[in-house]
Amino acid sequence: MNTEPAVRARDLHFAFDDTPVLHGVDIDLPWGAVTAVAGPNGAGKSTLVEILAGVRTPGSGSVERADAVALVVQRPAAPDTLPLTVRDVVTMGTWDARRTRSQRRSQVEEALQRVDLADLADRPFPALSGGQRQRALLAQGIARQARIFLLDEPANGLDTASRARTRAMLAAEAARGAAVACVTHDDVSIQAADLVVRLENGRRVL
Ligand SMILES: Nc1ncnc2c1ncn2[C@@H]1O[C@H](COP(=O)(O)OP(=O)(O)OP(=O)(O)O)[C@@H](O)[C@H]1O
Repeated sequence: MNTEPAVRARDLHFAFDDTPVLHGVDIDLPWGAVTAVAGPNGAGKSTLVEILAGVRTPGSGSVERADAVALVVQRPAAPDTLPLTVRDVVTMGTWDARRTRSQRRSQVEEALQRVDLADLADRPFPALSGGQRQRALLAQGIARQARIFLLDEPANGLDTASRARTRAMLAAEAARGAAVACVTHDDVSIQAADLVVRLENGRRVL
């Protein structure tokens, strides 16, 4: 087992204009574990995860990532007219030069099965529920062979069953050795996580 963390962030500071949001946050995400990122609204959880994913640059501090990151955002925007199927969205994860067409195809089908969306593969992506979209993006990351999964779960809008499914899938990816972090407001998800990080007012309190 690799004892170096998948993601190591130190002394992260971030502000939106003049509003400070993170004040010196340290975090390690280990391989093979689900880390829940908890805390009240506005604590800075989404901002932290975006910085860990590399889609936001911290004002100061460092982030080291040992592998490719799949970021599953709160509400993937998808115009109703977007002519993309679920399979297309997952296939985008394979758009690098290193794979043959048949490798691509089998990786996409495997990823769809791992998130339990094989039956919906030909549906238009915008027709999916929030939880299904989340799983489609997770499958895109699986197809991309990302080993680090960062999820920003919405505070509301996902039902209990949908949360439970996502939770089971994240646990399965962690059991395969991936590093997983999930922003969550859900007590069941927090209790089910291997590790819990808690932010309050931009500082780690746990
Ligand atoms: N684009 C933005 N411009 C200005 N301020 C922002 C922006 N996005 C977030 N903020 C502010 O930064 C702070 C942290 O926001 P963030 O979304 O990281 O918190 P959070 O813990 O994820 O909250 P929630 O649980 O409600 O999703 C909040 O005070 C928020 O209002």
